[in-house]
Amino acid sequence: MLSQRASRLLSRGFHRLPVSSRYYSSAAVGTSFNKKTIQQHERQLDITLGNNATAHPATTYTLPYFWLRDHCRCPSCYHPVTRQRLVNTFGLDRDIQPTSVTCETDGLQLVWPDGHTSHYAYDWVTTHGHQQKQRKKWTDALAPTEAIRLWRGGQDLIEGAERPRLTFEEVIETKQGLAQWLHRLEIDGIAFVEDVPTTLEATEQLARRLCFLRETHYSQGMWSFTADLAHADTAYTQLALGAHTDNTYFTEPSGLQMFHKLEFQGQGGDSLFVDGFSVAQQLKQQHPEAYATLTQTLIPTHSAGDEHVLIVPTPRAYPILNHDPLTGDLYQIRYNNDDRSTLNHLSPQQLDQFYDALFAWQKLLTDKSNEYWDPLPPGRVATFDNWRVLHGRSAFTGHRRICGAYFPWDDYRSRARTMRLSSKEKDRVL
Ligand SMILES: C[N+](C)(C)CCCC[C@H](N)C(=O)O
Ligand SMILES: O=C(O)CCC(=O)C(=O)O
Ligand SMILES: [Fe+2]
Repeated sequence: MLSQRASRLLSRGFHRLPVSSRYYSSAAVGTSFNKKTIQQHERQLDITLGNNATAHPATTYTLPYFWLRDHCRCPSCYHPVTRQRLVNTFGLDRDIQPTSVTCETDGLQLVWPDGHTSHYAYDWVTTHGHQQKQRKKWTDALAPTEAIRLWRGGQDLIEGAERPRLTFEEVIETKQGLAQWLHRLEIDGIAFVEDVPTTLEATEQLARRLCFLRETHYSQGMWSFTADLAHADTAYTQLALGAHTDNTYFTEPSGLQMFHKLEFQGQGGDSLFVDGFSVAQQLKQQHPEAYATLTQTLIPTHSAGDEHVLIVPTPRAYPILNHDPLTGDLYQIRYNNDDRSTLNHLSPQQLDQFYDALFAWQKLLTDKSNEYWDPLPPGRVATFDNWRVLHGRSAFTGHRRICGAYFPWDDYRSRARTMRLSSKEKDRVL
């Protein structure tokens, strides 16, 4: 039996697909509406906006007066440079009503009892106004211009017309190169940069072009590792590592991870990548109960190999599949079976349910059709979304050195957004 919450999650959209058109695109800057009607009520007004010429269907937005006053965008209520609220919300009358409401050409104008005048551009109204049928305002407006592309195996990732080769020089020297790289990370969750000089310094230069780095107990900034147990973690051995995400033991796992193989004399040691969102989608379709279980079961994790390290997240445990409570979208996978702590909080029956779900997940995760193996020759740098794409490696012999870095999630996303949103567009999502 599925719990109510689980069935609700299942009946919702799988994640942020599709986002091919931003929901506000129908009301591009300066759109004029030839149909504009207003109905005033006690605590709110209804405004209907439509334009048959541009095929914008007449839509009614409900705008509560207090909310409108609280969201006044004039420079004394909202700092135009810092984009922060200046109006004192708590000094406003909770029962405030406008003394006049007028439809101007470019927006709605309200005059308040104290004479204060507020102007709300129609773009803003259509973007933020309450509709009977609510859209996913927060995430969709911020989403990349193109829907994310789920992939299965390497075939989908091979360079071609859709994914032209990205080089070190292009990414370092040009803004388009950098934008393309960030775009690919947002859309595919993984991107390769070629012709990178095989030094830690050049790799760091490349890394810092993307975003500042995340420090961890492994290093300040860049790390570089071989199979010498310099840190007490299986990454520092020659063992094979199954598909996993890193930092499952952090309250906030790193958003991105970068790998560059600098040295290798030996056999094996290829890199494995799997699109976790694609595998999650397959699991949801094939085993909805398992999907629900992995969404609900809290998994405690730790990093504790090094003498002076005992890291566990706050809260203590998270599900493997994490959904945005506002939208129901899957936004993060936290999965490293090696770093799972003792399961001591589940009843025998819950354990059975969890292990069954885990087996279904692992079966899909290790399905050949979902795996992308890359020898990652020196010069080719892989960067990937550690909240979406799982990585691993085959066992190896000989000497192998990989350098790379972790990056913070919010800051990398911020960088990607500012590369694609103009200042005007930025205002619309706030
Ligand atoms: C990348 N670097 C070699 C520095 C550390 C690897 C850590 C792998 C660890 N078990 C985890 O999931 O985080
Ligand atoms: O050695 C590798 O290729 C990857 C090891 C690993 O999973 C990591 O460093 O996070
Ligand atoms: Fe790892």
